[in-house]
Amino acid sequence: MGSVETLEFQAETRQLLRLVIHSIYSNKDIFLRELISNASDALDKLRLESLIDSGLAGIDTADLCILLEVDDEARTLTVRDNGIGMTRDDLVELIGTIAKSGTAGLLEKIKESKDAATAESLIGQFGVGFYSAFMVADRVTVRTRRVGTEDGTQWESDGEGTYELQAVDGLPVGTSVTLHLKPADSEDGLADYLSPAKIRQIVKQYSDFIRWPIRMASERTDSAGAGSEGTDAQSADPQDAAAGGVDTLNSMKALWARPRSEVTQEEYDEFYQQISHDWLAPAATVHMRAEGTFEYEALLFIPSQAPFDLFSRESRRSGVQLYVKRVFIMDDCEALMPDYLRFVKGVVDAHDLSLNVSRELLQHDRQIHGVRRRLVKKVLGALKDMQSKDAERYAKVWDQFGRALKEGLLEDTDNTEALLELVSVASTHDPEKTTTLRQYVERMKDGQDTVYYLTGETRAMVENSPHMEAFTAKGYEVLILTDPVDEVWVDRVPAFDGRPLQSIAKGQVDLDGSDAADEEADAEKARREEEFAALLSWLTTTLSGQVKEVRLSSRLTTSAACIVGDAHDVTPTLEKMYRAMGQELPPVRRILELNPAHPLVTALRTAHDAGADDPALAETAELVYGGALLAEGGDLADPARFTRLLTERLTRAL
Ligand SMILES: Nc1ncnc2c1ncn2[C@@H]1O[C@H](COP(=O)(O)OP(=O)(O)OP(=O)(O)O)[C@@H](O)[C@H]1O
Repeated sequence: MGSVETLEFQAETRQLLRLVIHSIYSNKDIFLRELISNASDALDKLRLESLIDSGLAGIDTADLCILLEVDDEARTLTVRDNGIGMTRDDLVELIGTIAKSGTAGLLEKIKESKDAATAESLIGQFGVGFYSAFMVADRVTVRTRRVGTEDGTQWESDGEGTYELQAVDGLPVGTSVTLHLKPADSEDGLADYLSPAKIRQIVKQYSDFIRWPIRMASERTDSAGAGSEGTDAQSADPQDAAAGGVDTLNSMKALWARPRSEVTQEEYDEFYQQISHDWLAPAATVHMRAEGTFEYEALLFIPSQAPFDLFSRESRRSGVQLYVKRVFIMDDCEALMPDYLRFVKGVVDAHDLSLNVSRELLQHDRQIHGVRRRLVKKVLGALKDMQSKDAERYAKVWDQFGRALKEGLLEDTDNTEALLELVSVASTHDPEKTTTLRQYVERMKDGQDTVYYLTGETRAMVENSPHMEAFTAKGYEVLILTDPVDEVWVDRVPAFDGRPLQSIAKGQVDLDGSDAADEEADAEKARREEEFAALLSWLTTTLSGQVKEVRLSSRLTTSAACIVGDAHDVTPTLEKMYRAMGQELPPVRRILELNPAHPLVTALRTAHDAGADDPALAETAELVYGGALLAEGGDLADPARFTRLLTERLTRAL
């Protein structure tokens, strides 16, 4: 053995370890699932290397397996694999540090969480992986040798601040993780992890579908003695009988390859939990088999809860694994799922691909494009299905993944219609419940052919916006869009089911229609236009620095004025977003609309008729414009000046 080197855990790792050791996590059993899953990944990697890398072609992969060893006297449980192994540097990099982005923020949230359940669900999202060993062990020893190297390394730690590294000779290729178990403590959820019965139960529950045999020395002492659960009928390893008392604990069935009718929902859920490390059941399952020229099976899941880093730029990863004829090829296969569906987890097993296939090749493969198109349709179909059959569940899923799906409206024009059917938004129809566009259309008034919406920062701001007045007065429903991404997709999507989408803060609105019965109204309108023409043209000139036009409004009932955009103008929220992102935009000059029935507006006209050169009149114009800007949540260019003008007016009026 070489000399001992002591290293410190990275600060974030230390924090995570402290949380894992000293808190809360009630389901301690999952440590074994995590270690077995790491071992299984290591076996996958070795097999793949042996198949594609001639340098390792001689490696014997005939008996890749995971071995669980119990030592009652030493009170240790060891998870051993003969997989790819790690070098010393791998150990430092992979076990000593956490590379996930957003870790610091999440740790902060966990620390601040008020109750154990919240903290637990946050940790659950995080996936504690290897560190979960410290939930059940007060010391962990890893011994490992990377395939193709001669040097073995031992890593040891009590999970506190540091770990020790030491070179070790004569290790076999692969990794063993030895847990020096804490005493069993049922109050703390610590079972007796030396008990073969307990180990079998955990493996069956969490790791049954692992594709490699998970073996344990049989505890059969005589033909019918204690531990006869060792005769588990599920045992699938033919070597069992001959191996002199070694049992295979898992069934190793590739779930996706079995016919749907033979798989229970429970099996699907467990499989999902294994591949995702989630502890909740998935919200939906898609299992399909494609036959014909390009055969594949796919088993996909829509989770119930979004991962904490769903919107983190750095950790955008697809959740789909690619297999070729049962051989694991890669995680995060982005060629199989578009970015906006990155939350979908699962497995695609393609029969006719080369094991050597690279990400590059996949990105350009025509057949893979076809698979992806089909999978997207299936996933969107599953969501639609959930929406119609289980609205409550769908609402939760939309709450978690709606924002990601809305990204699809920008990225995936092939599926615009399907995505629009899924959109759920707030509306003036119901203060609590959201609506779909389909439901909106079904409620549209006779003669209404447009879907009206208004974007803004909050529901209250949108509801109280002056633009809403005529719509409220006339009983038209308006969609309330407050998610920043809404600003973007509504611009890209011209219509839903043939009905144009229109912002009530843009362009002209004509809620009165133009039927013959309204001829009178039209005449009235023309008369007003005439009456106000001089005022409007004077205002347009006076406010030309701020607006491009001043006109009469048909959308106001109680406010004096509001600001609207032209049909293709950038909205103020979007303008703010662009500027916040550092993008230069030419100043957007919008349109000031006046309510001709409002006393302020009529008084303004009278004053203007009496003499347009009174400087006080220009100040009034400025105040009217500023007030309209504030009402829609906009920012004044010169708030101090606005306040001064207003104060002067108030003082004079008192
Ligand atoms: N038995 C093992 N053999 C080889 N490498 C391993 C083994 N266990 C862990 N590793 C390496 O250490 C890394 C970190 O493991 P850890 O369990 O903390 O996270 P993970 O498996 O990457 O993530 P997660 O558990 O969330 O899926 C692994 O990605 C792997 O590269």
